[in-house]
Amino acid sequence: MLMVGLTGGIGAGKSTVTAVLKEAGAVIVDADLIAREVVEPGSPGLAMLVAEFGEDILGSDGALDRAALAARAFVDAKRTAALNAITHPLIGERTAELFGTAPEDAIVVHDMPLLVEGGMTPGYHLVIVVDAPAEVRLRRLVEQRGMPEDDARARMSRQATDEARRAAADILIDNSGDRQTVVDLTRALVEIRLDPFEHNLRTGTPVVGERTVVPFRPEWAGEAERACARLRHVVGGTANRIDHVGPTAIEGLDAPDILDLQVTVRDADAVEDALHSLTGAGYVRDRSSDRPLLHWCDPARPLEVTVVAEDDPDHEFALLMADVIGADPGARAEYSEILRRANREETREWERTLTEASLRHR
Ligand SMILES: CC(C)(COP(=O)(O)OP(=O)(O)OC[C@H]1O[C@@H](n2cnc3c(N)ncnc32)[C@H](O)[C@@H]1O)[C@@H](O)C(=O)NCCC(=O)NCCS
Ligand SMILES: Nc1ncnc2c1ncn2[C@@H]1O[C@H](COP(=O)(O)OP(=O)(O)OP(=O)(O)O)[C@@H](O)[C@H]1O
Repeated sequence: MLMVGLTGGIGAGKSTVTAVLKEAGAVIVDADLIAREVVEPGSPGLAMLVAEFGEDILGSDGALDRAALAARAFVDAKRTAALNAITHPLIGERTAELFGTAPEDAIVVHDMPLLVEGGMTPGYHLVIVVDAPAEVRLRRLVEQRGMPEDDARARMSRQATDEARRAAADILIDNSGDRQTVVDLTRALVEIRLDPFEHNLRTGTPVVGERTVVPFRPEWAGEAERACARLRHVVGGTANRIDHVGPTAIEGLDAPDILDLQVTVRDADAVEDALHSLTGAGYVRDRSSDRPLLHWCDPARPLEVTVVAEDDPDHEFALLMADVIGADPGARAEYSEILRRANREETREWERTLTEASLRHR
């Protein structure tokens, strides 16, 4: 099952994107819908809300008056936190139930406004953020959805910043243009990334990146950060540290578009534990390598993950390499050259020799 988290600020266009994903066959888990379900008349959720916010949040029919609750809950951060403390655990339980019923070959899209706020992003194989400038969102909410402007602004101020959401995005869908553009973008996304990713994950097919050198990409750091957070989610406390290492970790260096990540664990037993967790989560072991190396299945993001014990010298070399080469212009140029022409084993040998020599000079 491919688990996709879909988020965006209020009014960004999540429902618009979700509708296209649903049409393409994805299973949608809609957080706003679940939020309604858990406070239906007669539910414990509704009783807790009344105890916290008063009888005035009920309509004459005994159901939740949503506008009345919104007017009380979004006035300040403390009131919003009280609303979240009641609703979010109930929403979480129901969400887990729904994920549990999805078929193994499904692409499950969790449409969730507060994904970044809740620190949940590493739990998904991919995070899609639908993005549009705050003023555009505000205009759409007021003009097309008839939402009072004050209410829309109050909710925005209770949500993550645009920068925080963008930093969490593996895929950023720009919805500042017309509707057709976002529909086309979403359809293309299913075809080129979601469908093949789901297939690879289900069939254990690794994505092995091209070793051709490409110009340095500033996005590598953020992509590696998200990949490390995902690995951490899988291996938990088994890892002492997880680092972005290798050529793409060197600022400004042209390199093959493959992120090297190193999971450092205590000892040989922990290496086995980590490998077990990683393969269970869909990382694919590369048996052609002499060390514990795994590949990921995202067609658009080749990763090479090594698992090392902290007393293994390779662990320290990998950590030092970026500093040693990054600080020495001669070594950088030589490294670029090596990456362009040498095979992987030769490159590793060169990295090791250089790092060892630098260590001796300290
Ligand atoms: C306060 C309520 C009753 C207002 O209902 P209303 O029908 O006006 O809005 P609806 O639920 O459709 O939400 C619309 C949008 O408001 C924003 N929003 C809703 N709740 C929150 C919140 N707690 N914090 C920040 N933004 C929120 C989201 O962008 C959401 O997509 C309702 O939003 C609610 O119960 N919120 C608490 C549950 C929650 O956090 N839901 C959001 C995702 S889990
Ligand atoms: N590209 C677009 N051009 C014009 N209007 C749009 C576009 N995308 C979405 N809208 C409209 O803007 C409003 C907000 O979009 P939508 O409901 O998809 O956002 P959302 O992120 O799901 O909102 P919420 O945070 O409330 O769940 C809707 O009325 C929708 O029809």
